[in-house]
Amino acid sequence: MTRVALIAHDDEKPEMIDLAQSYESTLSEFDLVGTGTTSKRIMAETDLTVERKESGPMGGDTQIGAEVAEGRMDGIVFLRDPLTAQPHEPDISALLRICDVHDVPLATTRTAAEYVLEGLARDEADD
Ligand SMILES: O=C(CO)COP(=O)(O)O
Repeated sequence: MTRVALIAHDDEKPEMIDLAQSYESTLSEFDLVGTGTTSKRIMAETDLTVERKESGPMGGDTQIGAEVAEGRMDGIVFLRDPLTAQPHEPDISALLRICDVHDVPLATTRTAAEYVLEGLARDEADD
């Protein structure tokens, strides 16, 4: 099953919820994982089930990065806040880097997220 991680910084959580609601039927075909608060919000505001990792500042990005390194992740939607410094910036950079290393598609904006989700859905349908 296609495994997808969903992550959003606080200012981007409304956009993530809107995305999850708009793409709920697509996302329901995926095995979903996410950072702590993002997962909790998505589960509260959709019927989706999301495996909850730690919150980002507590290591959630790192846990997801470990899955990328292990070859378990097919794609990531990471709606980052480009205007606010994050205390765990090194963890965020490490996640972006490990996705580059393993060629795992990672979308950081709404439009890119739609392309990635639609591409993953198409690949799953082809399999
Ligand atoms: O900080 C985050 C990603 O870097 C997101 O963490 P939360 O989903 O717990 O807010």
